[in-house]
Amino acid sequence: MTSDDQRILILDTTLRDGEQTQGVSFSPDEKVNIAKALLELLRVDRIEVASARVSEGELAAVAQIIDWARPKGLDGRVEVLGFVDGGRSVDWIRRAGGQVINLLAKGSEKHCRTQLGKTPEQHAEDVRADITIARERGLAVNLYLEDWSNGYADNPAYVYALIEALAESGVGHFMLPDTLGVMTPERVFAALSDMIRRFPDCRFDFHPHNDYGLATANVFAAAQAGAAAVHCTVNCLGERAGNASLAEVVVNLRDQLSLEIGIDESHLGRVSELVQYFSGKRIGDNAPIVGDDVFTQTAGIHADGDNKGSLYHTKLSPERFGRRRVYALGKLAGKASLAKNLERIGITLSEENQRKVLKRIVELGDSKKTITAEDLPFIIAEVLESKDYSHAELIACNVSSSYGLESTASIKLCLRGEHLTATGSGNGGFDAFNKALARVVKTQGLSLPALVDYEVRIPKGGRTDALTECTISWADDRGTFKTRGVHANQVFAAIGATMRMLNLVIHWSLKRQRDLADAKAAAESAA
Ligand SMILES: CC(C)C(=O)C(=O)O
Repeated sequence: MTSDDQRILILDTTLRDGEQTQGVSFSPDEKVNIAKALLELLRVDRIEVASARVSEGELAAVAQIIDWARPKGLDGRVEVLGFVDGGRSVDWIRRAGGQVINLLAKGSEKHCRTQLGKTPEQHAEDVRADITIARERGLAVNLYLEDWSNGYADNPAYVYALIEALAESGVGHFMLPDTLGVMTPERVFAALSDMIRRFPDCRFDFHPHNDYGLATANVFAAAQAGAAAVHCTVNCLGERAGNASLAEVVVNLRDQLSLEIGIDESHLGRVSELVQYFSGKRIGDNAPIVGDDVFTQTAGIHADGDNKGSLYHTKLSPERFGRRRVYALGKLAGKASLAKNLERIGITLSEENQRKVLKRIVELGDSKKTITAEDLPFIIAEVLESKDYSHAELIACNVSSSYGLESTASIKLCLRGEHLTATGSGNGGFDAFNKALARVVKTQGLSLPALVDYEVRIPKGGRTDALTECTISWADDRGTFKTRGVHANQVFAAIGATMRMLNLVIHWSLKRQRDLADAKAAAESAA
């Protein structure tokens, strides 16, 4: 027995069911990149990558995935949904080099009679014929029983008879979809336990849908009942309300059921981002595990409890997923939230000054301002009137954005007392500004962090004369951090965020120099 026979497997169907999300269509290259991330980074056991006979582009995508997977011995993990169509799906999958067909049979008598217009016996015969063709052409066959949840509820005898008829053809792997997402965990557990008891030689997968928001809970119940594999998608993509979220499934199987699964959870966030990017579907900030805010404690009382004994920590530590815990700054922040943020950016303040800064944070929060941890030094500087964070000031700039021509920028900066000018050209006004800025800072021996994300928001209501808020994420050897800028003009909002970044970078570099000098002096006096 291999370890894959003993442990529950995960089938990710982002590239098949996920592509049935309204408005989502992956290009062949995007599919290949997602397939690589799923199999290599996350180490998902099986992936379903397409529906057969969809298009030539889809054929090319499957072929490219298989070409990449074969030398690595991963091609047996790449599966394709096929139809009962007299072998045409089988041919299509063989042309792409695929090895596994997930053949779509009808799991409810209603679908069989109403959609196909066949008797159960005729349908079983047709499926058997396609199984034979697939086998002759060297494909491994798994069988989906579409609409199984309703079929089992309405007439379980139909389901049993179909499985018996198909098992006679030597198929032992059935995939049971809750096609319309109507099941509850109790019903999944009871139905799947019954199927497993009745057909002890068969393996059963459970395929959920999230119409009632129960997809993850249903997967949980399927795992408890002894499913051989459970299906899910990255970011809960899928037909209608989607499938079960891969990230949620992983943590529940691992933490709540103590099941052994092979997924490398440290990459869940990265792969979620990749899929957001390629699908164009952003996830909510509060999506469990992968949402932006899910490791952020907002209430001051939570920060206080964590300070006194990690009272608000659970097994879901952000570090498991390559993230870190954040304490939000806003009108609900308390002394402990401020202390946690000060500790993170390495600033010490007297009690009195902490009180003043907190008062200002609450005022800003009250006026609906978003405050990031990286805004904190500027708030401190403003409240305490310190010059600690004003190393660089933009004196003047002229930015031109052009269509069909390169955009240009001329800038004049005061950098630690020195007036400097530079010009730059680039792909858009902000890019041109950055090129000019990079030139100036280079003359001062500084380098700028990489820009990794850029978000622009206007207040709801769609006014074109409204202020724009630009939040930029940067990355350097300290990790990632965000800065914000606000201006009526989007480019100047971005420039505002960039100037904040520059001031922080200079501050950190000066602090590093001071720390090194102090350490050297301490070492010399000890010697
Ligand atoms: C196409 C089938 C397998 C499906 O996704 C479902 O029934 O939910």
